[in-house]
Amino acid sequence: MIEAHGLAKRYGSKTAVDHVTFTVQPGRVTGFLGPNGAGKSTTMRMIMGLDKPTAGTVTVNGRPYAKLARPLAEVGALLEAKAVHSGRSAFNHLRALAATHAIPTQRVLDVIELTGLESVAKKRVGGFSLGMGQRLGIAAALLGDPQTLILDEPVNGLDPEGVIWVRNLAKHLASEGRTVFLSSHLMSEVALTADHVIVIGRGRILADTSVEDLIAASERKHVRVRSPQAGDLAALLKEKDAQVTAPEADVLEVTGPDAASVGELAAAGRIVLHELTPIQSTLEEAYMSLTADAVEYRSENLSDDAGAEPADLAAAAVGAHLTDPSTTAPAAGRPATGTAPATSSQEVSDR
Ligand SMILES: Nc1ncnc2c1ncn2[C@@H]1O[C@H](COP(=O)(O)OP(=O)(O)OP(=O)(O)O)[C@@H](O)[C@H]1O
Repeated sequence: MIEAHGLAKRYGSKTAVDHVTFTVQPGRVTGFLGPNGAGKSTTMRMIMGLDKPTAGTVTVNGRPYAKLARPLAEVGALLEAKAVHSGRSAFNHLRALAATHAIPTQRVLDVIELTGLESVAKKRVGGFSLGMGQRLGIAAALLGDPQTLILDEPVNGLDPEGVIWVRNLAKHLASEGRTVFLSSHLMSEVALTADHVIVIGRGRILADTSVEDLIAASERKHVRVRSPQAGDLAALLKEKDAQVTAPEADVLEVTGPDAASVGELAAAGRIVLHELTPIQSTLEEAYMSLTADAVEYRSENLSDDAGAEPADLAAAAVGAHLTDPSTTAPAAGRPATGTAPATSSQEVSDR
């Protein structure tokens, strides 16, 4: 178990992590989600004793990292791929690490096999691709057979097969009762891998919830109606206890009844409709709306004309509010029809 209490880190005037409190439980995969610069890596480095907190505490199995008797056997981390001696072979790198903890060579061979590195184990690490470097980093994290795994952006640079492999490995390790804490900036990836998610933005926790609850909350949807008699329709709907807002003079957003019921009510009241659209936002949209104010580096929006729909926006056909409305802007909506299927792992790995 990982426990952080009031954990904070400042670099000069920059607050990277702002007094966060959370628990990462064993037996499940916890996703640590946030945009670039949100504070994920800094938090993970503090867990691993690589950065000193400005305030607060963080423990692994009840102790600060520095107090762990056999750290490699208690917590394994992939923090920065390629943070290895580039002249060494993968095998020698792992064997050197193992020697510091009296881990037998057989375990080195086991993790090489587990991470699919057999064919390149004798090659210099300096020539490794990003994906091979990620696999080597995961092999090193697994070396001590630790109860707790911390993986910073583990699917970065992996090909589709590698992405699925990491996903299954994380789930498998959690099913063995281990604590698995895995960061990503992609909601679609976390939704597929994690049971629980902690969302961070500008160093603060924005949500700490199960993926199941997140998806259930996301399934709330509404109906968009355009009518020259919007006022009359709104009155009829309110009589039926529907929640109605009017974002434009002739447009209503209706929560409660489905599109068919709204249409039938309008017909019964002889009300003309110009549009009747069921709206369901995606999980990714809900996440983007949640972190909208917390994005440090923002790129220009591409216009719809360019046909450029971010792949991860189309990932899960669910979405809505995630947490405390005071910290959350309303989730952007989109028509439920024509929602694209789940993001392919190639798209995930390319991002
Ligand atoms: N050593 C450092 N010195 C100064 N600022 C730093 C340092 N490390 C991180 N930061 C800043 O702290 C903030 C949090 O960075 P961090 O790397 O933890 O974010 P992140 O969520 O891991 O982002 P990414 O997904 O881009 O890796 C950023 O604004 C970053 O620029």
